[in-house]
Amino acid sequence: MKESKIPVAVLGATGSVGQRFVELLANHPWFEVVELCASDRSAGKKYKDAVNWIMATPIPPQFENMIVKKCETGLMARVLFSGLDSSVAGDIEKMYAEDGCIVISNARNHRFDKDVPLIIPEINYEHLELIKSQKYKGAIVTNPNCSTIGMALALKPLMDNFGIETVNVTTLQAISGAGYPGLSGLDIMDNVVPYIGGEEEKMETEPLKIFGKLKDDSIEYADIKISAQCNRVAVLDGHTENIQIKLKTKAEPKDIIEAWNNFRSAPQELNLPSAPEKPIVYLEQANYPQPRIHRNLGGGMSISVGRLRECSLFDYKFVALSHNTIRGAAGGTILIAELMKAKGYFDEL
Ligand SMILES: NC(=O)C1=CN([C@@H]2O[C@H](COP(=O)(O)OP(=O)(O)OC[C@H]3O[C@@H](n4cnc5c(N)ncnc54)[C@H](OP(=O)(O)O)[C@@H]3O)[C@@H](O)[C@H]2O)C=CC1
Ligand SMILES: N[C@@H](CC(=O)OP(=O)(O)O)C(=O)O
Repeated sequence: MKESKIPVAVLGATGSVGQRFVELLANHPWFEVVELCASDRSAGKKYKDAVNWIMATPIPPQFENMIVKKCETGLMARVLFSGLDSSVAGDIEKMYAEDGCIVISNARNHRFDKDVPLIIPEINYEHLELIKSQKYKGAIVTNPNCSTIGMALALKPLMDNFGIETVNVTTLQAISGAGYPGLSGLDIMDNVVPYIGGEEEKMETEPLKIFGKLKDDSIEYADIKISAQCNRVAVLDGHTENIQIKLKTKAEPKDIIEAWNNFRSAPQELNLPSAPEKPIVYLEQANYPQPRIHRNLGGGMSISVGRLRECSLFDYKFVALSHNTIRGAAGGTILIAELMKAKGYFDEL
């Protein structure tokens, strides 16, 4: 008999990350969206009337007339994807976890709670065990910051093979990262804004938890020094990152490229529906990667890397690119849910 799909809900379904969830989950083989939730401004309306749809594909027909719900307890779904605004995500996600739901969130609010895992499925899936020490009836699991995800994926194979001492990164981040309506056209057209509130701090601290070791019921943070400078640029989707690294052991460029190209992890081994065949794609052409051309590699779930060269200050420098609302947000979060299902975390729902 065909196994039935797991009913799920999207919190913040009208936002830019929420819309990405709706788009990516529309034909998901394991999950079925049965509820769309947002603020009181949207609740009670048909989804098509509440949302200002900004995806490139039309609203999936099954959601057009679905009535948007308030973020209140009593949902049918027990697995919730959160794209809530961070001004409200903290309390709402906690309310649902206390009510017995498993909340997988894009918002920053709970990322540094001691018992909340901060997961990139290819890097630290074993941290999911932390949820067993949570006091909630359900659980909260978080997805890292979008810029952090691209950088951490690029660093992972280098960390495993050569060790990393220091990282210096300068980002060129897409406008979609600021949500909708986000920045005014007058601010971003013909311009670069050299400040994204809180972003540099997140890039400097989140990787320490992600690359940390699970010890008993907490994470022992990794010992890497990271310095970040973050800029908003006039690109729609796709965060570009210029990264410099100092390694712990010597490596030749070909060893580094081989480590990137050969990198595979649990999502690939488990053949999860959203897992890209290659999480990291190295591009040889000197003027690659570029957001408009490469952000959708692997359905937006692969990161692309290029321009590896020696650095006179560090050991090497290179460029990494990732889709900020797919791998960096909704897609990354869906991959966490797939991994949780495959590893049995949803068995008792
Ligand atoms: N954009 C990106 O690339 C990334 C974003 N994130 C995080 O994901 C989250 C969403 O970001 P984004 O989609 O860009 O933001 P948007 O501003 O586009 O969307 C916010 C969503 O939150 C809902 N909301 C706001 N206030 C309330 C409330 N009081 N009660 C219930 N729902 C509410 C909105 O509903 P309504 O329409 O009804 O107001 C909307 O659905 C944020 O926490 C952000 O930091 C994470 C990684 C990347
Ligand atoms: N700050 C990110 C998006 C974001 O909302 O990040 P976070 O989930 O860490 O708050 C960007 O501007 O591109």
